[in-house]
Amino acid sequence: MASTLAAQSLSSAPISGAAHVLQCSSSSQFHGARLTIPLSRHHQGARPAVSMAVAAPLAKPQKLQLGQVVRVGVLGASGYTGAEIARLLATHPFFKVTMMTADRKAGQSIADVFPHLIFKSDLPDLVAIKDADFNQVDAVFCCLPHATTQEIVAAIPKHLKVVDLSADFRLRDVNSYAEWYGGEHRAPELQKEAVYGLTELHRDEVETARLVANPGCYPTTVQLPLVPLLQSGLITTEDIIIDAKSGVSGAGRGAKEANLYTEIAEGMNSYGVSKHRHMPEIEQGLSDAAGKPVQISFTPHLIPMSRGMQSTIYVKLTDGTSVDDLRNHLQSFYETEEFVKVLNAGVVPHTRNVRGSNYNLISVFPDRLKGRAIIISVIDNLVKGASGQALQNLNLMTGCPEDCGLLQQPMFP
Ligand SMILES: NC(=O)C1=CN([C@@H]2O[C@H](COP(=O)(O)OP(=O)(O)OC[C@H]3O[C@@H](n4cnc5c(N)ncnc54)[C@H](OP(=O)(O)O)[C@@H]3O)[C@@H](O)[C@H]2O)C=CC1
Ligand SMILES: CC(=O)N[C@@H](CCC(=O)OP(=O)(O)O)C(=O)O
Repeated sequence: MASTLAAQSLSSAPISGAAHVLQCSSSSQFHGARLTIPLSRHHQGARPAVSMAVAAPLAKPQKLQLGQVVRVGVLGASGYTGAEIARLLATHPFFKVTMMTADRKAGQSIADVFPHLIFKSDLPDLVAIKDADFNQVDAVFCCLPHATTQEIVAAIPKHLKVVDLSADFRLRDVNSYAEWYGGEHRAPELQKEAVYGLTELHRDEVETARLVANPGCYPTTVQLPLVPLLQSGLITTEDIIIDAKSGVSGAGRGAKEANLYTEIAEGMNSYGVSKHRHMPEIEQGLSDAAGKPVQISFTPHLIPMSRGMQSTIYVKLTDGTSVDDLRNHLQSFYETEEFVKVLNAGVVPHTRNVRGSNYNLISVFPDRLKGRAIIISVIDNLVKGASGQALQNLNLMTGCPEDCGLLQQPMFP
C-alpha cells in the first residue's frame, strides 16, 4: 500500500501552466507513454528542432516518509554510468529501479550484461528504448550518449523528473553547444529549462527542478574548488591552468580502438589538447562565479586505470592573498558538506582515496613561483563525476535525504 504513495505524489506534482505542452516533430510524437523515436545508434541525420515553452521551477518536494517508493527508470543501463546507478541504488531506502533500457543489449538481463549486479535480483530486464513504458516510473536517469539524448529527453512525459548525465543540457548558449558538439541543438527550450546540477553549488535550484543537467566529470573536479575562490576574489581570473587525468571508464563501455588494453596499459596520453568539449562548460561556471568572462587552459589525459580522476589546477593569487587563505576559505565553505572535503596543509589526495565513493577531496599547495598556488582535486569519475552526483540530485528533487545511497566509503587501497 505504502509503495504507491510516492508514485502518486510524484506523478501529480504540479508542473505549472501551459509551459509543458510538447510540440514534437512527427517522428518523436508520443503514443501513450512509450517513446516512438526511431533510435538507431547509426542515425546521425539532421532533424527539426523540438519546440516547447520553458517550464517554471516546481515547488520544493515534500520529504519522503519511510515506506514510500519512487519508481526509477534508467535509460542506458547497459553502459557504465547506468550500471553504476543500479549499484548505488541497491541499498537506497526509497528508490526502486522499475525500468532499464539498452540498445545493442536490449532483451538481455542486467546480470547477463553486468554479472556484478546479479545480487540485486529484483532489477528488471533491459528493454529497447522504443519499448520503454514511462507509466512504470516516477523519475528517470538518462545515461545515453550526448546528441542521442536531447530528443529522447524531449519526448519523456513532462510529469517525470529527469536527471540527464550527458552533456546535452549543460551549456546555456545554443551557439556554444553547436560549436563544441558539432551540431545544432534539437531541443533548445529544454536546454533553457535545465538546471545545472553541480549539487553543492546549485542545491536550491536542483531541489525545484524537473530536468537537471548533470555536470561532466572534469568540470566537477575543477568547479568545486575554483567557484568559491573566484566568488570571493581570492584568485585571479587569468592564468588558470588545468592539467587533468581520467581513468578509461570515462570514455564509456563502447569499443574504441584508442581504449584497447594495448593502447592504454603501461603508458598515458593527452587528448583533446586545447579543444576538449568540457572547456566551455568549465568556463561557463567559472565566468558565473567571477562575474566576468573567464578563459582557461585545459589538457585532459587518459591514464591506465579503470576509474578515478584528478585535476591539478595552477592559479594566481590576488594581491594580499596567501595560500592559507585559499585553503581556509575552501575549508569553511565546505565545512558542512558531506561529499566535499578540503585536506589539511601538505596532504596529497590519491584517486584511490575516493574510489567507488561520491567524495571529492581537495588539497591546496603553495607553488614554488611566488603568488601562485596548486590545487589538487580528485573524484571517482563514475560516482561524483557522474552517477553519484546524479543520485544526489534526484534525492533532492524528490524530497529524499541528499546522501541516500551515497554513503559507501572509498575502497582503499
Ligand atoms: N563514463 C563517465 O565517466 C561519464 C559519462 N558521462 C556521460 O554519461 C552518458 C553515459 O555514459 P556511459 O555510461 O559512460 O556510456 P556507455 O557507452 O558506457 O553507455 C551508453 C548507453 O547508452 C546506450 N545507447 C547507446 N546508443 C544508444 C541509442 N542510439 N539509443 C538508445 N540507447 C543507446 C547503450 O546501450 P548498449 O550498450 O546496449 O548499446 C548504453 O546503455 C554519456 O553521455 C557520457 O558522456 C558523464 C560523466 C562521466
Ligand atoms: C576518458 C574520457 O574519454 N572522458 C570523457 C569525459 C567523460 C565525461 O564526463 O563526460 P561527458 O561530458 O561526456 O558527460 C571525454 O573526455 O570525453
